Amino acid sequence: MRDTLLLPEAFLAEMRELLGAEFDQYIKSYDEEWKPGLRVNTLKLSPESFKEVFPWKLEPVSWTENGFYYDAQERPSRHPAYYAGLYYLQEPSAMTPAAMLPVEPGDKVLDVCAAPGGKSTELAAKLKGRGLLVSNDISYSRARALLKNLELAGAANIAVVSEEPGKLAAVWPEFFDKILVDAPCSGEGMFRRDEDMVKDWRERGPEYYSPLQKEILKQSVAMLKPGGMLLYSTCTFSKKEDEDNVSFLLKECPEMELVPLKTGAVCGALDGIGLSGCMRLFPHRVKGEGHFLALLRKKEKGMGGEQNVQPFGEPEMEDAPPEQKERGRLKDRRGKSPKDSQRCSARTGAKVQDQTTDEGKRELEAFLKMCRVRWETERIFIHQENAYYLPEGLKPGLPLRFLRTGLLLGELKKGRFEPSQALAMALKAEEFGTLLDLTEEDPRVLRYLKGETISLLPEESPVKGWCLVAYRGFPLGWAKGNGMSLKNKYYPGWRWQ
Ligand SMILES: C[S@@+](CC[C@H](N)C(=O)[O-])C[C@H]1O[C@@H](n2cnc3c(N)ncnc32)[C@H](O)[C@@H]1O
Repeated sequence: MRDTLLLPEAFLAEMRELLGAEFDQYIKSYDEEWKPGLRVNTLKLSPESFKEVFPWKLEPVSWTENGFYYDAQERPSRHPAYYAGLYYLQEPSAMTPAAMLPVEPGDKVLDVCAAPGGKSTELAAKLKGRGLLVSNDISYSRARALLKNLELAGAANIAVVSEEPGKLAAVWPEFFDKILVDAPCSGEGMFRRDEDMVKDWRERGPEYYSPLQKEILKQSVAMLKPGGMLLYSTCTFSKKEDEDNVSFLLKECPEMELVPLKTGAVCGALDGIGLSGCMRLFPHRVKGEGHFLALLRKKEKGMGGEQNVQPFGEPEMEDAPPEQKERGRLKDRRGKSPKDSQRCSARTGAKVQDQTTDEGKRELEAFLKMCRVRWETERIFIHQENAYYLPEGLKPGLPLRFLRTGLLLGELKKGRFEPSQALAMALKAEEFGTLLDLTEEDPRVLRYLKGETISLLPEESPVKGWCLVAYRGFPLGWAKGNGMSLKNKYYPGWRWQ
């Protein structure tokens, strides 16, 4: 009971009112141990293959197919598999929002409050490399962490932005098929795990967050296509931040309707309090922390009246939206047309189209030819010294603070092309001709991750040029061979410490 003594009286009074007879059970949950979770990155491998390769003591999180509780002594963050982007460490209840938003490959998806990327990495996995994921966070420093996590996960069809949602809405009106608003909140659902959240609550509680959340929600609705879906989530219990905001939105935006979430989809979940169809997770009822979720749909234009709103939460309810075909004409940041822009192609067989003789671009073209990937010429975009592979449907030159537009292929520097860390992570081992595949028994795997030069063994073939270094068949990064020695090209900012 030690921790509960720290809880603010106003919070306890509100919880007593919300929970009634269950209040004492909720308080008892503070004495119970919580288990950390990891979510397998299905962009890289299936949960079944993961369990085969890693015989760790894992227990499934019942509400996701790829979430597991693990024993803290396994230390999954200190394992080469983590550096290969095979999983994301995530609190189990926090796995629900991305699981409940019915994203389909090809969708245009926006994660409005995305850093550090717990939900965005799963949304990217659900897109399976198709369509577009725009991940935004108003905090630039947090957006940098978000970018790292998306790149580590091998997500290529992304844009990472740091903007206030109103600015996004001005650029992308009614553009997205699916939107996640995992809003900044007073964090009451995390009190059990993180005492600092209690301190923050005393400074900024539900009264502070509720108007901010309303504003983010309104701007997000403006970016949703008719027929599109928006999932609102918080990790707090306050009705002001949860059901009251959903009710506000339904009133303020009559084009929105609630799609009831099936509480049965999460064992122990409760219905919304005073607004049926939402979902609440409490730590005394589920094996995870506190969370709130509500799924909404924007009615199709001309459908002002009642629609048959089917509950969501069972697989057969997920109806796939039509695939997105739109592809913006390629422009560079100065607004030039594709003809003037610097494009090149690899597998498609075409030549660099802007007649440039620049050596770096020729190297880029040659490098891309070495990748067993069907690159689409019109999606390759060069800005200053960087080459990018743009996601479907993303126009360059938009007036937003981007941290990344698509997959960074690499840098064109002093007439040379250097492939990026992100490209290594986005490739599959079999997509690059020269591979050094290591296992945990090989001391070179840690030496590589620490940035050291790698020597090849006598039984290994010498390497000339670029080589993909992998752990158990999953890329870790690049090295450059000069015979039996490999110069380490692992991104210094990601090194094993
Ligand atoms: C609950 S956290 C998001 C966690 C994230 N979805 C994840 O799963 O890793 C809320 C985030 O909202 C961001 N934020 C706060 N105000 C915002 C605003 N007005 N627009 C966009 N993001 C905002 C914060 O910087 C914070 O990173």
